[in-house]
Amino acid sequence: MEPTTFIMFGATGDLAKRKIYPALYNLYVDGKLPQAFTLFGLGRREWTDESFRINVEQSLHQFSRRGAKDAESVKAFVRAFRYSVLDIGREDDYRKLLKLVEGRENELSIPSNRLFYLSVGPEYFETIAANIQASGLGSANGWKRLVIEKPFGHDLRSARDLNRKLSQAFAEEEIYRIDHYLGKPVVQRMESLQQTNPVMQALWTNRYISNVQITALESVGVEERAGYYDHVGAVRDMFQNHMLQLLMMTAIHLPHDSSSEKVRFKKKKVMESLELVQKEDVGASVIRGQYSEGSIQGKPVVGYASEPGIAPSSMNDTFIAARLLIDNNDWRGVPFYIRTGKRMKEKSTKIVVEFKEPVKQPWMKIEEGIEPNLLVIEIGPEESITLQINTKEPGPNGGRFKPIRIDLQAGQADSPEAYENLIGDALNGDSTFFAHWDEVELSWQWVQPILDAFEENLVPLLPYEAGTYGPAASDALLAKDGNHWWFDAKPEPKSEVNEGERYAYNANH
Ligand SMILES: NC(=O)C1=CN([C@@H]2O[C@H](COP(=O)(O)OP(=O)(O)OC[C@H]3O[C@@H](n4cnc5c(N)ncnc54)[C@H](OP(=O)(O)O)[C@@H]3O)[C@@H](O)[C@H]2O)C=CC1
Ligand SMILES: O=C1O[C@H](COP(=O)(O)O)[C@@H](O)[C@H](O)[C@H]1O
Repeated sequence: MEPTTFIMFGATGDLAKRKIYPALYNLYVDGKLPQAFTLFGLGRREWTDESFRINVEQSLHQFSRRGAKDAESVKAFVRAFRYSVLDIGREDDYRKLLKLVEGRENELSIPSNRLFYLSVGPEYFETIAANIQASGLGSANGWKRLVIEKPFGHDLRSARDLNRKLSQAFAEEEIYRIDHYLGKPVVQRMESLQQTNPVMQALWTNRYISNVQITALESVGVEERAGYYDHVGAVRDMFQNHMLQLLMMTAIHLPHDSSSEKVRFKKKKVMESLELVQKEDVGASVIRGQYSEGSIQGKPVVGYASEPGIAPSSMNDTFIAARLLIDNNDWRGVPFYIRTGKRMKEKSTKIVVEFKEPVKQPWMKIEEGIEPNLLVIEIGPEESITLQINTKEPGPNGGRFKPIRIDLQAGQADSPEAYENLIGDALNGDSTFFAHWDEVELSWQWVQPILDAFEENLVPLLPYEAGTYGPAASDALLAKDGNHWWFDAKPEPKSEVNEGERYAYNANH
C-alpha cells in the first residue's frame, strides 16, 4: 500500500473517537495500513502529541471491536499520530500544517500522498477545501483525496452549491463521500451475491420479483442530537442518503467485471429511472410520522416534541415510508417500499425481496402453509442473507407445507465494521462504495418534492406511539397493493392453524 499522510480535521470530536480511530487500529492489526503512515490530528483544542495519543488510546479501549487488549500494538499504532492546533478559518494554520506535513514526508522520504478526512460539521467543508488549496497543502507530488462525512447538503440547491465549491479544489475522482451504509459488510456482499450466482442474476427482474422492502428501524430516539436532527428529520438524515443507496445497491444489475466506474454508472442509471413524484402527489406515496410517548422494551419514553432541545410545536418527521417505482425494463411494475424511523419497536435494518407467488395448482391452497419465496438481507444488528423456500413436512398423505430459511452466507463471523471497510478503501483509492456526485444529486432531486411538500404541510404529520412500527398508514401503503411489511413482530390474519406458527416465526426474525 502506498505511503500515506492522513490529515484529520475534527480529530478531537465524537466521530473520530467512536469510529475512525478504532477503524484505523483494526486495519493496523490486520496489516492493512501502509508501512509509512502518519496521522495529523487537527482541532482547536490545545492538545499535544502526547495528550492526543492518550485520547486515541482511550478511544480504542472504549470502542475498538478488538478491545485494544494488546498494549504493545496500541503503543506502536499511536506512534504514527501527531497533533496540531488548527482553526478551520485561519489560513495561517494551514501553512504551519504544510510545514509539518512536508517535514514528515521528507523524514520518511515518501511522496506527498495526502488523505484529508473531514470529520467536522458540514458548514466547514467549503472553507477547508478552499484553504487546503490556497495553502499549497493540496498541490502535492503524490495523490490527494478528500474524504467527507455526511450530510452532503441540506437540499438540492445547497448540495449543488457545495459540490461546485469542492470541485474548485478537488476533482470528482478525488472526492470520497462517505455513506456508512455502503461500508456495511452485508451491503458490500450484495455485489458478489449477484455477480457470482447466475441463479440470482436470472431472478433479479420484474418477471419473478413481486416487491422489494427496504427497512431501517431504530429503537433510539433523537438522543443528544436535537439541534441537528430537528432541522433534518428522517427524510434527510436517513432517506435521502442511506435508504436510497440501499435501493440503488438492490436494483443494479452488475456485470462480471464490475469496476468502481461501472458500479457507480449502474447506480446512476437506477436513479435516473426512478419515477419522479410531483409535490402535489407526494401524499399518495409517502407517509410521514412523528413519535409520541410510548414504551421501548418495557421502559416508558417521551414523545419527540417533549425531548430536550425540541420545540413542543416541532413538525419534524421522525418516520418516513415511501413507495417508489423504477421505470426500466427490469423493474417496471415492482414497488420498492422504503421505511425508516426512530423510536420504533426494534433496531433492524434489512432488505426483503419478495418473489412472485408460485403458479397455483388446483390442489394447492394457500392455507396449507405456502409462503412466497423471500430473499432476506439482514444488514444490522444481525448480519445474514437467507432465502425462504417452501418445503413439505414428511407425514401421512404428504404432510403440510412449511417455509424454511436457507443461510446463504454461513461462516462470515467477525466482520469488519463499516468504517474499517470504507477507510481501507479510501487508503487504497477504491471509490466503489462511496457516493458519486451523480448519485447524490439525483437523490436530492428525487427527494426535493418531498421536502417541499413537508415544508408546505401538504402531507399530514401522523403521530405514532413509540415502540411500534410507525403510523398505520405505513401498513396501508402496502395493503393497497395487496402487500404487507415482512417480519414485523405481530400476527398476520391467517387461518387458525398457521397463525400461531407464523407469529412464532415472525417473532424470531
Ligand atoms: N458522531 C457521529 O456519530 C456521526 C457524525 N457524522 C458527521 O461527522 C462530522 C463530525 O461529527 P462529530 O464528530 O459528531 O462532531 P463533534 O462536534 O463531536 O466534533 C466536531 C469536531 O470539529 C472540530 N471543530 C469544530 N469547529 C472547528 C474549528 N473552527 N476549527 C477547527 N476544528 C473545529 C472540533 O474540534 P475542537 O473542538 O477541538 O475545535 C471537533 O473535533 C459531522 O459532519 C457529522 O455530521 C456522521 C455520522 C455519524
Ligand atoms: O447516519 C445515521 O445513521 C444512524 C443509524 O446507523 P446504523 O448504522 O446504526 O444503522 C442514525 O442513528 C443516525 O441518526 C444517522 O445520522
